This record gives sequence, C-alpha cells and structure tokens, in this order.
Amino acid sequence: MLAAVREGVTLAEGEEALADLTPALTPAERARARRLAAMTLRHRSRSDAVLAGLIDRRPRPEVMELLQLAVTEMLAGAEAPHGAVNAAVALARSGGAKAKAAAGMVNAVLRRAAERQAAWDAASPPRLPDWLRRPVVAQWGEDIAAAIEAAHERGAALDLTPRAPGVPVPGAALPTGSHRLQSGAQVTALPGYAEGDWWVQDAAAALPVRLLAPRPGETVADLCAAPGGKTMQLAAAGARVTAIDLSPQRLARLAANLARVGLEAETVAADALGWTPSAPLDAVLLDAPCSATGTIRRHPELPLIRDGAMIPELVRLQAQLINHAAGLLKPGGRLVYAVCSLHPAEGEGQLATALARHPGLAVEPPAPGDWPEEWITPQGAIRTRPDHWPELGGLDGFFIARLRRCG
Ligand SMILES: C[S@@+](CC[C@H](N)C(=O)[O-])C[C@H]1O[C@@H](n2cnc3c(N)ncnc32)[C@H](O)[C@@H]1O
Repeated sequence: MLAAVREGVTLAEGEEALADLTPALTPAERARARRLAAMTLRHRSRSDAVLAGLIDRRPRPEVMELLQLAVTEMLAGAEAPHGAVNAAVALARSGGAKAKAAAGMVNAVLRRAAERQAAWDAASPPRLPDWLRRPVVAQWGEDIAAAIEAAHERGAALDLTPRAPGVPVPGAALPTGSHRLQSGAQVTALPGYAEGDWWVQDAAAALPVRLLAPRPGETVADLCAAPGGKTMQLAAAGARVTAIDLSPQRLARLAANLARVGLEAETVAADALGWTPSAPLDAVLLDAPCSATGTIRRHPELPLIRDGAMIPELVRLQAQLINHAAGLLKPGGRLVYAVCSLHPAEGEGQLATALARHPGLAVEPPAPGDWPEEWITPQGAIRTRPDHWPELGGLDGFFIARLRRCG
C-alpha cells in the first residue's frame, strides 16, 4: 500500500490493489494493513528523523518504506522490537535481489532504531506541502498551521450521524449532534448498523445540512450527492430530496446507503451543471468537488499524491456550480455551499467572488449561540479546522456558507 501511494494513488486504491494481489487476506488482516500504512504515513517525519541518524544514504524506496513501517510499528505502535524487525527482514528477503541484499542493513538499522524513542518524540509532525502551507499561513498564521499539522498527525475518530434525534447510537454525543467513538471499531459490527440507525460521517461533514436546516416537505436538490451522507440527513429531516451526482458508480453507493437506513430520495446520474428541476426549489445543497485538504487526518497520503495544480480548475468548477445552483432557487430560497477544504481559495475566496457576481444572494449567518463562536467567520460563514475541538479530538476542515436568494 505504501508503494502504491508512492506511485500516486490513494490508500483506498492501494488497498484494493493489495486485496487483488493477495486475495487470501482476511478482512482483519486487511484492516490491520490499512491501519499500519496510514500510521506510517501520518508519522513519516518522525520515522525519517529516527532513520536519518542511522543510514548514510537513503536506500531504494521499497526498502525505505519497510524501514519507515517497522520504525512506526516500534515507536508509535509500541510493537515489540523483535517482532517488527523480524517481519521487516522477512519482507526484505521476500523482495527482489536488491531488497534481499538490503536485509542485513534493515536488520542492523532497525535494531538501533528501536532505541531511539527520544528522537521520535522530539521530531515534528509532517509539514503541510508548500502549495497548501503558504495559503494556510497567509490566512491563519504560522501557529495555526503548526496546530493543523499536529492535528493531522493525531488522525481522526469514528463519527456517526443519528438517523433521528433520540435513536440509540454508540459513542459519546458531541455538541453538534454527532456521536464519536475514539477507538477504531468494525463499523458493521456496531449496534444499530443493521437497523440503519446511523451512518458514518465526520462531525464536520454533518454541519452543512445542519446549517441548511431542511423542513419536512421542502424541495431540496443535493447537487454533488454521492456517497450520500448529506442526502441521508436531508431525507431524514423529511425533505423531498433529489440527489444528483456525475458518477453512476458513486450514485449506486448512495442508493445502497439510502436503502440500508430506510430513507428515500430521487437519484439522478448527471452533470449538475446541466440539470434543472421542474419547479424552483426551496433549497440547494452544493457540497462541491474540492481538494479534500480538510480530510488529511483520514487521508494522510493526500499531501504526497496531490500538488496544488488542480486548485484553479476546482475553483473554476465550484464557481460554475454556484452560478447554476443560484438559478434553481425560489425567491427566498437558500443555498448552502460546502467544501471539505483548508484552501482559502475554495472557501473564503470562493464566497467573496460569488457574492460579487450575485447581488441577489446574501449570506445568512448561523444563529449565534447554536454554533461555537470561533467557527463563525467575518463573512458570516462557518469554518472548521482539524485543530478545533482539541479536547474532543478535532474535526475535518470544512468551509460552509448559507446564502439566501433575496426577492
Ligand atoms: C465532496 S463529494 C460529495 C460528498 C457527498 N455530498 C456526501 O456527503 O456524501 C463531491 C461529489 O461531486 C461529484 N461531482 C463532481 N463534479 C460533478 C458535477 N459536475 N455534477 C455532479 N456531481 C459532480 C463527484 O462525483 C463526487 O461524488
């Protein structure tokens, strides 16, 4: 999986490739591989710091990955050193001729690395890539950038959204209504899964629908809907929902998710830019395609496989989607724009230019008191960051704005 990320694919895609390569893996082994790979990536700056003092020359990438993996297991995962070292040496021996030749070095380096807990503890979390760090520092300053990096390294808890208030949901209730489980659990084995009482959704991802505040019977379009976390929230509130997504495969997942929780929505596989409803709508949710840089806690590979080159194209697409969405509303209708991004150009900047283009749209800020004050921006939008809620374990980075069509 680490090699797959080095080739530029996501951990999830790497996991699929791993399952194809080694079909005998049990689900538990696969889950452990995923956990270890994610952990290795989240702490990569620490394993590099430990290894820097022990190797003269960076070895071949696959050997380096073995070393990073074993160091992380020993110093973050508290794995007994002999187990981690032996496993790494066995892996090197099972590799190509060059990896085999490195087995002795792997053994020697890891035995010394096991004693370098202090170097591990003293190292810093991985830095954001420059293309993201620069705008983050410009927006919030150096200290917040460092706090975001620390939060990324801590990873994310498992958050669940209840189908309705009052249904029993595992985990501790968060102030915004989500429930949180701190330790990784097998989702399908949790109580209430089979009954469809809840679904997995980061606490921040549940906020756009909370801000939209759908009422029973309202007509709502979810323009970029799959895999459907927000569609389920809208339907659970009793809205008449049309869920649109460009990807038929992702829309099939949305339909399966709706079926599991026993909720209904009309589904349309289409480009949202070409879709129009038969009558103007009470509300539109636009959870736009974005850089996903707000989800690095869950996807530690993102900084390694993306560069900033896609940002201008995404910003253009988001602006087109906002323009289209604004035209679908009844007078007085509301549009919630959301992105799971930490890049201000997709959030704060996007809102500013949208307001300049659309004098008929006005920001409707969240009611004070209902939301943590530090999340509300000077524009009247909501901004969550991974370093928020430190005592509760953080949340994904989202930018969310509610706009009302005047007149
Ligand atoms: C951020 S994800 C949506 C997550 C979803 N709202 C949820 O809560 O589960 C963005 C989605 O936009 C879809 N998408 C991208 N471009 C689109 C377009 N032009 N029209 C409709 N959907 C689009 C992608 O297929 C992707 O599923």
